Amino acid sequence: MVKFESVFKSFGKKKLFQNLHLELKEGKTTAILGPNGSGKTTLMKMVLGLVIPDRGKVTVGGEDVQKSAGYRKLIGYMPQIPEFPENLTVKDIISMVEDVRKEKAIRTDELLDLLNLERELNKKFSSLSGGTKQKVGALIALAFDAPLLILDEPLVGLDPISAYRLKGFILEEKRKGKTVLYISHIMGEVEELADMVVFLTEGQISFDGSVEKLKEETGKERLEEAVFCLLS
Ligand SMILES: Nc1ncnc2c1ncn2[C@@H]1O[C@H](COP(=O)(O)OP(=O)(O)OP(=O)(O)O)[C@@H](O)[C@H]1O
Repeated sequence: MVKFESVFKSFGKKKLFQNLHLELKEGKTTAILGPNGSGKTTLMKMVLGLVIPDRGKVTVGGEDVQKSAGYRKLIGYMPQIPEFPENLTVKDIISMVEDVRKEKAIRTDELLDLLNLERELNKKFSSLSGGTKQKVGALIALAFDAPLLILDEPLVGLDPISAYRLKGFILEEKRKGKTVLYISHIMGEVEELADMVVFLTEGQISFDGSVEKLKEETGKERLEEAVFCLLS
């Protein structure tokens, strides 16, 4: 579904990715793990076409992300910190994204209910709390029923009930066969959600495989301990 072929990316003198090869399997949930600054968000942004590789190719569903924008309709993206025009209401934001995507946000009602957002619909984005802004980010990412979900730390900052409900929603999407790519630093959550793990260390892949394989290779039963082994 998503493929990185011989990807190089530097920021100034910092050579982050050098000859990165990675394939994310369709219908699987892949967690991108790694220390702060290891390149997780940059990896996601390259799939979204928000960061352009210096060399190499990124494809989504076989389409080169640099050659067309059509593939973006396949993606629902939840950033770490959602940014929308501050003076728009939540309702306006949904309409604005519908206009940009040229499609209806068909799961809006379900998500408004799930995330307890109905009362915020007519409030300006600027007036919302940090957690509520994040819920709006989740709604926008999920309401279009896209087959590929890209989620950057989706549960961080949400109250426990909302986090539990959103996690349940993501699990259901996974059961339905969606491809999910997400970043997390919470190992318990990764154990619940992920089939596959990609572990990055300064732009290098130090592990790419199933959660079971990682535990087997490190001889650890808990993912937290297995990841600690990779780091030490
Ligand atoms: N636009 C940019 N300009 C310069 N350097 C950048 C830019 N974006 C990322 N970097 C650098 O690339 C490296 C990887 O950053 P990235 O945000 O991808 O890491 P991350 O693994 O997502 O980190 P975190 O866990 O802290 O969110 C860091 O050293 C960062 O400073």
